[in-house]
Amino acid sequence: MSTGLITELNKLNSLERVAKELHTKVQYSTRKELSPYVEGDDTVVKLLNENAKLKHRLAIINQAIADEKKNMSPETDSDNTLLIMDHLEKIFSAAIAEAYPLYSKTPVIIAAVNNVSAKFGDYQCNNAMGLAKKMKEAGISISPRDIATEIKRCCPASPLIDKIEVAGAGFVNVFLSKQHAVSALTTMLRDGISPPNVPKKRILVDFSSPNIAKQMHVGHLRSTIIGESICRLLEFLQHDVLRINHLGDWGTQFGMLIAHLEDRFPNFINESPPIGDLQAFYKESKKRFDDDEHFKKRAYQHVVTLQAGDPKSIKAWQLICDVSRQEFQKIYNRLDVTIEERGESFYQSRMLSVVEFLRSKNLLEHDDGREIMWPNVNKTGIPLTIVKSDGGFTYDTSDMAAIRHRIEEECVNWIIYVVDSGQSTHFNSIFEAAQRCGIANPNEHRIDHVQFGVVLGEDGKKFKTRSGDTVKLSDLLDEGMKCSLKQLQDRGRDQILTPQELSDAQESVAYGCIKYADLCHNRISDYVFSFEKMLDDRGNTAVYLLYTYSRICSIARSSGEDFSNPAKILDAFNIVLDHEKEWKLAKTLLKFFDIIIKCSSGLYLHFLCEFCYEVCTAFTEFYDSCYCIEKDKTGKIVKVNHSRILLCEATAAVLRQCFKILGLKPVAKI
Ligand SMILES: NC(=[NH2+])NCCC[C@H](N)C(=O)O
Repeated sequence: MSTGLITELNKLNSLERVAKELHTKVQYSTRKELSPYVEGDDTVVKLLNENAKLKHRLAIINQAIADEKKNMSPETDSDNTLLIMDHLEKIFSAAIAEAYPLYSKTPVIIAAVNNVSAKFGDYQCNNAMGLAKKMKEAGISISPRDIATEIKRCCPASPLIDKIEVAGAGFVNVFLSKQHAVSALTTMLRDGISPPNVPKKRILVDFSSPNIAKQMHVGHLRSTIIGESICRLLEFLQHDVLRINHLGDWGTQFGMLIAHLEDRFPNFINESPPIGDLQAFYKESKKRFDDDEHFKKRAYQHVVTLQAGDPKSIKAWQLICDVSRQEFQKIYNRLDVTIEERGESFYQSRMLSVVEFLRSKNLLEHDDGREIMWPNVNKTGIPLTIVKSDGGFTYDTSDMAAIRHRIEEECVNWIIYVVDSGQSTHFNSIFEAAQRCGIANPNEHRIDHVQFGVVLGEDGKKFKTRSGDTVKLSDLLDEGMKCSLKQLQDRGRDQILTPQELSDAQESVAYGCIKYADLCHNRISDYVFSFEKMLDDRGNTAVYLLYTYSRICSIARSSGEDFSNPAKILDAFNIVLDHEKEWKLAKTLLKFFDIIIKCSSGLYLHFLCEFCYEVCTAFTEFYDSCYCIEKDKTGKIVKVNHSRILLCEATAAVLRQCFKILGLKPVAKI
């Protein structure tokens, strides 16, 4: 990297720090005074603009650095040998280009061989058949087998590959090199598990996002669990991730809540009102709103006073928000979720300006008193309602303001919305509209709606309590804690573990199984919520994984030697992969890096869950047939197989990294 660029980067980094401080100050002051009313405050607006400019410059420099780095490191960047799939794709792409230059653009097809028999190798390139067909169409007749042989001949040498063989009708089978696997595992044990190298992005993940004064329901739970894991995955890949809670804290429902608060607790300004049960409070005010015309009128007036920044209404609004906020935070603490609140209210001033922006571009049309915007020129789909007939804004308006803020002020190049599939029409329209008006550019910004299906009860119907109410999340988590304790007691663990160990295990199992049950299915499908299934210790469940993990930990512990620093052991012993099951476990572990890339490209976490299960199964097979510690009849240790225990430690390290991403807290004793 040129020194000029580095100096520039340092300068920008310090500017970025100043910008951040200013930004925090701005946020703090706007939160205190409330964002809608900073419009007239020149200093704040200036700071905001200055901040946006700095960030924009920083983003450009970062991109330049990333480009330069890419140019400096050759394709065979040593880090990239961690990505077996990627590496093989490059090898075969080069081979096809050399063997058949006319077909050099053919997409390479590589498949991992799923261990039916070792004789088919570990990976397979399946391009020969397709190429033969294409050539035949062009009048050239070569058999797929001959093509496969030619591809094999042209494969550049690689440290990852032991041998390549042509088999059957024209498959090219790749056998991985043991020597390479040993060195990759050794590095993992010595230096820890480092992430595969990918171009870094600034990413905003919009997740959880419950609504004030309403129950946070299982849909929000899914968004919270999936969103948190996506953040963890992207942070592991060293992206710059903003975790945002797009709280529903603004809108007409506040009118009736404030009017009701005023009636029930006239002294709320001086004396904190006892509205701990916001649900009941919400229901009461809704009933009055529906039954009493006079009350309804007052509620509407309060929407206006709130949006105009009347201090008393703001105070009431804040009191109500605080009650919900505390409830949400309790759930986040229990589930170990980190998220920054930036609710719809944050965008009030930006809604005003996005409306102006769209108007100035002539993109708003009058329709029955409303102002609407078609997401595309052909006017297909459903138009967005940008301004209601009473002049108010909608969910569409706040999302247009939010996407603009994210791209233009936060300078992100990837936005991820973790919201249920039911909102896909809304998001498609927002994404299209953002492109149409020039906010988003598909070449620069990646925008994903990470959708997910609904949670079903064991009866296959929408998840509800017996009485048909929405399930309270805190009750659900309590129930999980109860079930997991019962399971541990049934196994007699309460007799063996210390009270602290038991309570750690209880929490690990309870929250782990709830998260894992959600993450281990393809998120698009609906899933059935069942504690019984989640707590099953056979099959692909958190319980099975956690038990296997603790079994792995116990091996080193019972060897009587200290394996806490594997690097030290590696100075004296090598990893050996002679036994078929040792080799299989090693190859499974090395798939980790490819899996991480696969998960992050489509934002699917079930691949990582399936991988954990595959690791645990491969481990169990290995452990069933390979002694790690040999004892004599009296139980005295006669031999410790250091290589195998190192393999156990590598397995534990890989699982730990996966668990971290999936939000499971492993315990050494369970
Ligand atoms: N930018 C967004 N619209 N994020 C999702 C918000 C979800 C919304 N509060 C709901 O509960 O349905």
